[in-house]
Amino acid sequence: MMCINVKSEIAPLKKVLLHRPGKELENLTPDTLERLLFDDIPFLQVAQEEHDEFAKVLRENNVEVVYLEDLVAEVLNQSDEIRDQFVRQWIEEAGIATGKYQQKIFDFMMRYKDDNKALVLKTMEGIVLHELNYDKNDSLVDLMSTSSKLVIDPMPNLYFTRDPFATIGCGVSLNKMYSVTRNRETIYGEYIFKYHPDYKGQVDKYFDRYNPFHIEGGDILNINDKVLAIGISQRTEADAIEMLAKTVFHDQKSTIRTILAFEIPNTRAFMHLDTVFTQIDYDKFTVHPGILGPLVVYEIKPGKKDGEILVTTIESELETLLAKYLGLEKVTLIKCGGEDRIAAEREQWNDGSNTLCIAPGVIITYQRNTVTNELLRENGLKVIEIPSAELSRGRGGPRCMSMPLVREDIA
Ligand SMILES: NC(=[NH2+])NCCC[C@H](N)C(=O)O
Repeated sequence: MMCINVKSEIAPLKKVLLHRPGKELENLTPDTLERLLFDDIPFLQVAQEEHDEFAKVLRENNVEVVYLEDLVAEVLNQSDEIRDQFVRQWIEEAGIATGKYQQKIFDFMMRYKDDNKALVLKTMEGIVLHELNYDKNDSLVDLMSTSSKLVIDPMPNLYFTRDPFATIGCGVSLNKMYSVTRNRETIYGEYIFKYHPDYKGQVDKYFDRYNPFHIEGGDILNINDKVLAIGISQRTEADAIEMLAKTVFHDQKSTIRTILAFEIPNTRAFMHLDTVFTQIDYDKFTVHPGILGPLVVYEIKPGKKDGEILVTTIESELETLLAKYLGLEKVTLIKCGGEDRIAAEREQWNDGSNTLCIAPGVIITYQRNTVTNELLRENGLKVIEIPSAELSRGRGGPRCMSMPLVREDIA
C-alpha cells in the first residue's frame, strides 16, 4: 500500500493525521479571536479530553492515529541543519523581519533543541514578549505593536488538520491558505513531504503553498478514484481549482478525470464545502438545507491538449448529479437539522453536517447535534458520538479535525 492512498470519503479508514490541541489555545484573547478565526476561547483541558476521546474512538475502530507534532519532530530529529532551517523559516513567516530579532528568537528556541517535540509544540503555541527576558532598553518593545503582547502568534487552528494540506488519491495538495494566520500552518506539511522518511520522494504534489491563489482542504472531497469535488468558497478560489485541475489531469499516476466545482455562498458559516456537505455512505450524504436552492456546479475535464481544461456548467438537481457521477440509480441527501430551520442553522453552526466517515455507513459526529444524529440513525447509519462542548468553539467538526492518510480502496 502507498504511503498516501485516499480515493473516497467512505472506504474503511486505516490511517489518519490529527493534532492534539495544545497551549496555542491558551494564547487566544478576546482581541485576537477574529484574526485567529475563533469565536470563543476553549477550555484547553476539556478540549484535550474531548480530542483524546476522538482519537480513542478512531483506534477502537482499527484506525492508526498519527499526530502532526510527532511527524514534524521526526523530521527535525534527522539533522540539526533541517531543524535550524525549519526554525528560521518559521520565524520569518511569523513576520519577524530584522536579522537582530530573528536571531534573538532563534536563540530562545534553541533552549528546546534537545527535545524536538517540545520545540514543535512551542512553534505552534507562539511566543509572548515576557518569555524573551527582554531588556527594557532594548528596542524589541518598539518593534512589536503595543496593542498585543504576542511576539509570535499562536496557530490555534492546527487541530483542524483537514485544511493545510489535502490527500487526493496517492498525492497531496499542499495548500495556500486564505488567511494570514492559517498560512503558517502549511510549513509543517512542507517539511513532512520534503523530509519525513515515510513520505519524501513518494508523494506527488498537486498544489504548492507558494502558489498565488488560495485553496483549503475542507473544500476538497474525494468522490471516487475518478471524480473529485471542490468547493468554490470563502477559502477556495476558482483560479486555484484550475491550477490544481491541470496538475492532477497531467499526473500519470492520478486516475481523476472529472473535477466538480461547487459554488457555495461566501460566508463564515459555510466557510468550506465540508461544512455544508459530506459523504457518509455509498449513496448517502449529509447536507445543510441552506445550500440546496442556489447551488451552481461546474464540470472540469481534461482538454484536448495537455495543460488545457474544458469547463461546462451543470444544471441539475444535486441528487441527480451525485447519482450520475457515482454511477448509482439514486442517492439520499440527509438534511442537517431535518425540516426544522432553526435546528438546521444551529446544528450546522456546530458542524452537524461535518461528519467523518470511517467506513461506509459508519460516521463520527459531535454529540451536541442531537436532531441531526437522530435523523442519521433513522436513516440506518451507525453514529459514533464524541463530546464537543469545547472543540466546537473553533468552528470545525470531526471531518475538519482529521486528515485521512490511508483508506482502503472501494471494492
Ligand atoms: N474543514 C473545515 N471545515 N475546517 C474548519 C476550520 C475552522 C477554523 N476555525 C477556520 O476558520 O479556518
